[in-house]
Amino acid sequence: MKIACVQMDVAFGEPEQNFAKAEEFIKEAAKHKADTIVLPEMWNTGYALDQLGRLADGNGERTKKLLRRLAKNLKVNIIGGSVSTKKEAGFYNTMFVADRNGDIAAEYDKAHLFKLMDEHHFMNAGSKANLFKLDDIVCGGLICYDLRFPEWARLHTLKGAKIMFIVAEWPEKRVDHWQLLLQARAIENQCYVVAVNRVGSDPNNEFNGHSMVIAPWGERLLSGESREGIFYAELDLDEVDKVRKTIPVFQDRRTDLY
Ligand SMILES: O=C(O)CCC(=O)C(=O)O
Repeated sequence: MKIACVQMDVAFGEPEQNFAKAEEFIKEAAKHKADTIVLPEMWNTGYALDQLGRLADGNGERTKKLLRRLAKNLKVNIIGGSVSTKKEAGFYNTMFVADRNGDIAAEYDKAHLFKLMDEHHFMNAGSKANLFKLDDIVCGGLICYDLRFPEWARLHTLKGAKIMFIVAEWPEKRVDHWQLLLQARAIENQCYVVAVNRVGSDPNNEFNGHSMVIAPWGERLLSGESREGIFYAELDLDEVDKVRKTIPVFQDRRTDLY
């Protein structure tokens, strides 16, 4: 599976600009024959939390329409990063996934809200896991701060996920945590980790990308750059089974102890 990580800058509180840019990036990645294209967190509005009443996508309709159209026309899978949505109970940080048929394969509301960025004052937390299939491969999807909760990733790999997609607006000042935690999640879960972070800045933070793709044995297949652009990596899904056979962590878990 060829992955395209769309490491985009997000215009703060400017959904029109961001929708147009995301569409261009998706089209460009499709031209490069990507199978699965991944956007960052909250790419429609950024963390313009006090403007969500005006800016958040009503039930995600605009986002779903865009992702479905592009996925179907270009025959690609799209992990739609996440967008701010307005649903009946309030605002959410929501990931939509569209598959090559143009169907919505997943809708996930971020489960762990990030207090350091006041997210909990404005958003509601989701309470469902995020498992979906792309090209017959079981995948999981997490959003930013979710990465700090190993049990949450583990729950997804215990249910069969071989690729964990993690989308973020992870600030530059903690990018060392980002890199280490991503590598740990890949090694401990013996799965691919595909992680996309934004670049640029908002009124409170600088973001320097460092999107990463990590193999189940822990090798960094993609790492590092801090410029805006699309970065590609190839996944060989047989690697997941090979690594899980070599060190059978999933069989050796002491479920009688924990
Ligand atoms: O955990 C972190 O350091 C960053 C989390 C974050 O920025 C977010 O969840 O939006």
